[in-house]
Amino acid sequence: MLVTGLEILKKARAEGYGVGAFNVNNMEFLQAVLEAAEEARSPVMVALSEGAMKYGGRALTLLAVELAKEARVPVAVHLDHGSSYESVLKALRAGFTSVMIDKSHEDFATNVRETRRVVEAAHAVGVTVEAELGRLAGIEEHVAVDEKDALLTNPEEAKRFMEETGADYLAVAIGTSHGAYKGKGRPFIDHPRLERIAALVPAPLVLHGASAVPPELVERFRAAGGEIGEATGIHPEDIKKAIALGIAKINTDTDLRLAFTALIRETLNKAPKEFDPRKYLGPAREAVKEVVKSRMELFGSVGKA
Ligand SMILES: O=C(COP(=O)(O)O)N(O)CCCOP(=O)(O)O
Ligand SMILES: [Zn+2]
Repeated sequence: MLVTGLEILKKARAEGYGVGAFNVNNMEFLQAVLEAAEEARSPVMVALSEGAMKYGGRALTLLAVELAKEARVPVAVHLDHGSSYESVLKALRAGFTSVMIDKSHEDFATNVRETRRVVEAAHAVGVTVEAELGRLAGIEEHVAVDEKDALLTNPEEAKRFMEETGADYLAVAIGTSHGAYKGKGRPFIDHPRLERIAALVPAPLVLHGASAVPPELVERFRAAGGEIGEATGIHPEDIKKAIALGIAKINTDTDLRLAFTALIRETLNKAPKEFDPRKYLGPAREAVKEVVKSRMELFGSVGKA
């Protein structure tokens, strides 16, 4: 069933588990995410970035909202990294039930003003809002405190930000970053900072840039002919610890992309004569579904629907 992001995330934070927000860019990703959620009896957030909305258009947004309505588990359809008020309005018009306004690159006052404006519009139509404070950036552990403060989310600022904006959940910067390289070795995650934020902010907290980039998946991608430089993700234990400290929404995109692409390469390498898309998109879809299921296991959302 189609529900708001807050309906899913409030329960998750209260009960101490995480819910995956999985980025989808086509029908196969959407099917994989929803099938995994139903088989795992897990709530789920289907996330579309502005790039996904541009790439898939109504074929994707309509499908996401309609399939979410028919799903046998709670599903929120979420705009990921909305960059403007206008972009959020498009997602609201498409029937999304959760929207992110990302003004984390602006100064505090501008972020508050712009986020507040989106909150008023979204709440007027029963949709809940994710905002962001702090800059996503991989941080080496020995980095000076003032440099971390300039980038990572400041706990006291986060409290004020949520009170002044009325946002429903908050994306925090604690050392993660988007993409397949998140820092040397085991990327540093500032759990003490997260603990201080969670003590001041009762709202569900969000972790972007949370893909694990598993070495076995990276190797499979390379073995199938993919080229990727140094690749490191967030350690599963660091995700579990973050969930225990108040993270309720965990974004995963890179792991899904790696799995999908590795399987397409593998299938085409094995069958150079193949030109039926179902023969290579199908196995790729299955690979994404397995990644989604393993992430739900890690987050503790299995059986929580
Ligand atoms: O937090 C994440 C993904 O984190 P990950 O890279 O660790 O999977 N996201 O918000 C995904 C952002 C995807 O944007 P685009 O479609 O423009 O490439
Ligand atoms: Zn993100």
